[in-house]
Amino acid sequence: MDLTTHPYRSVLYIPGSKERALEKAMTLPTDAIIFDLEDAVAPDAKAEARETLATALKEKDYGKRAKIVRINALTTEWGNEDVRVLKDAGADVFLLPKVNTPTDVDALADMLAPDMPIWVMMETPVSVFNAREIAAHQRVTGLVTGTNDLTKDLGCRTRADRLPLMTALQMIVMAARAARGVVAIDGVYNRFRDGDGLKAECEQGRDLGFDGKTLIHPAQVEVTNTAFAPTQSEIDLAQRQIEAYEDSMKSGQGVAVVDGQIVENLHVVAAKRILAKMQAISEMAAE
Ligand SMILES: CC(C)(COP(=O)(O)OP(=O)(O)OC[C@H]1O[C@@H](n2cnc3c(N)ncnc32)[C@H](O)[C@@H]1OP(=O)(O)O)[C@@H](O)C(=O)NCCC(=O)NCCSC(=O)C[C@H](O)C(=O)O
Ligand SMILES: [Mg+2]
Repeated sequence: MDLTTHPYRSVLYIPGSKERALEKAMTLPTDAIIFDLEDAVAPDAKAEARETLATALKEKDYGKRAKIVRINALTTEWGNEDVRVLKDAGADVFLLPKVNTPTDVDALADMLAPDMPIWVMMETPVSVFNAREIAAHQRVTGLVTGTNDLTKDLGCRTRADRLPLMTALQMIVMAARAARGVVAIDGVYNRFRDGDGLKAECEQGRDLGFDGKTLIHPAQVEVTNTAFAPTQSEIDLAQRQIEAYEDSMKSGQGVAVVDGQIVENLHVVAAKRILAKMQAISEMAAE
């Protein structure tokens, strides 16, 4: 699996302890799965969940869905054993929660195979201040926003417009983009039966620049996949911009005009990115 071109519109958490959900995930149109051993699993169930998950990863076929394992923090009594049991079970990525500094990432990197990508939960105020250094860590390929923990630590209110979280959300996207090639995933929407609220929050996250959103329930997948995919009119415009720019270059001009708007090389870069994303989504859908 080429994780660098993989789409990450929908990234569904599944508690590692829930056999039925581990089974159901094989049929859901989600781009990636986070198999969770951390907050979705009660302390008394952690040891069993670890074994259940290891067996599921070895025996079940999750197709093209990226398989991300969220372990417990290495500072907890469970983290080290999570890594020992899961590190060769077939995960594509390890996700480390409660990270504060790049040094926290070093500790996990030392325990994994050198080619195992690491994603990081951005969910403490300290992690947001250190976002740039964390995203620049050579083993980090993804940042996942933990809006629930951030809200708890900030002591802020939960608002539909997410104003209290806006600085953190933007710093996470900026850190991922500054590091180049690092995926940025938005936090979860807790009211999982509220489709309209989810749609609005997906569109906000997309407009901020996130690649996709973390989810907690299968009912959230389709809305999210739609919101984070390019629309047909964006695809059409991208194709026309590329063609117009190529024509203008042939006639010795550095710019073109499409739909009354200027098209320069940088717009062509953005247009090609839209087409590449659509291609990746089509390949994902072709099982
Ligand atoms: C939220 C839930 C507890 C709701 O569960 P339930 O009441 O069982 O839902 P349904 O009866 O509507 O389920 C319908 C079917 O869907 C399956 N299902 C449910 N959830 C999932 C799932 N996440 N993945 C796959 N399949 C799922 C059920 O098994 C039913 O199947 P079937 O029997 O065939 O009909 C529950 O959805 C849930 O536990 N969600 C995950 C919660 C979770 O992972 N939380 C931790 C991550 S959030 C977080 O920590 C973010 C971050 O760290 C932060 O700080 O913000
Ligand atoms: Mg959290």
